[in-house]
Amino acid sequence: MTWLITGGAGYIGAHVTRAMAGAGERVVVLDNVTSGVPKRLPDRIPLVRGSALDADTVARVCAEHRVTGVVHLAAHKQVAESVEQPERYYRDNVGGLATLLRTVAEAGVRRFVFSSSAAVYGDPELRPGELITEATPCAPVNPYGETKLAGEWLVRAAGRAHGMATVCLRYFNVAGAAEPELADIGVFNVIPMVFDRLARGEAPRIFGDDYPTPDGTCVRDYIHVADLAEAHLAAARRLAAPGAAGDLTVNIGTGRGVSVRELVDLIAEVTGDPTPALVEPRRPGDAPSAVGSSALAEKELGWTATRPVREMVASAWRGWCLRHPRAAAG
Ligand SMILES: O=c1ccn([C@@H]2O[C@H](COP(=O)(O)OP(=O)(O)O[C@H]3O[C@H](CO)[C@@H](O)[C@H](O)[C@H]3O)[C@@H](O)[C@H]2O)c(=O)[nH]1
Repeated sequence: MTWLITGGAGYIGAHVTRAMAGAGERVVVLDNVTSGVPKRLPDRIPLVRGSALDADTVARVCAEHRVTGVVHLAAHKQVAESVEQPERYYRDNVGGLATLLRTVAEAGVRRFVFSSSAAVYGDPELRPGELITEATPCAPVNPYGETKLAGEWLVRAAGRAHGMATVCLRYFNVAGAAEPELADIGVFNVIPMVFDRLARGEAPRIFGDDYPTPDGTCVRDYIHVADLAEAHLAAARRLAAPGAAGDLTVNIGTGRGVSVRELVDLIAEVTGDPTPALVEPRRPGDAPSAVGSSALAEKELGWTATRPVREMVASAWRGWCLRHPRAAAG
């Protein structure tokens, strides 16, 4: 197999690319390098600079590299931005995906891994402590989540139409870094947001402590990006197995809930900065709790997350310090 990895120079994409290449898979990366960073990838990995949404580019890469499988990560992924620019999210995350699927099917690709999100579930009604499973109804609460759900439908339908075996991976909250230079450079999620506040000498913020959770703060399922990368490798290997057929949609999480308060305390320990957090009002749109069961991924892919949350925070901090040497010194 040769795997085309779209968005393979991005934060998650570079982890996936390195994990797959490191395990001996043949890969080629297609990335428009707007948020992707080429130097995240070793020189020996072919990187084509271009859009995964452009049919001519995709057809050319598939022919030149004899691509037989696709791991599609290139997408817009910011919830707030999706609320402001829904047309762009639908155009690229759904319309672009349709073009990509048709183009790669015409090129003979019969294996497809799609990067989906726990955002497809929205704010599900769960009993206390109940985990989100793939049987939990999908009801996204923002355009980003909608495009991921529509994307899954499209991937499964295209799979049926073209005899393409597919896997959709629903990521929970991704963080950490396998190497400091691979860390997320965006400040869009809670861990980098807390680092950023501390770096400015400001108190970390906790958005709401009156949720119906054990300590009143929101609970999430934080998954180390290196574990997530291994889930892609497991999905690719399942698809590469002889006779692979049909579609599979699985949660990729840890089954372990961590509250914002616990996370902020852990960050204080890891960074050595004990600045107490400020409790602010709830952030609109936040679900009280989102923790995923990955029992199906374990059963179907033989994959399970292994890295502890402390290692995830510590690795994110090492990446932050690499880019902010004053934080390391402090
Ligand atoms: O300074 C901060 C930043 C965040 N939070 C809270 O931390 C939790 C996690 O927030 P964040 O890191 O922004 O992630 P989510 O809102 O849970 O969404 C992430 O996880 C989803 C999957 O679970 C993905 O779909 C989204 O793209 C991704 O941003 C939430 O309860 C926030 O209210 C704070 O209390 N203080």
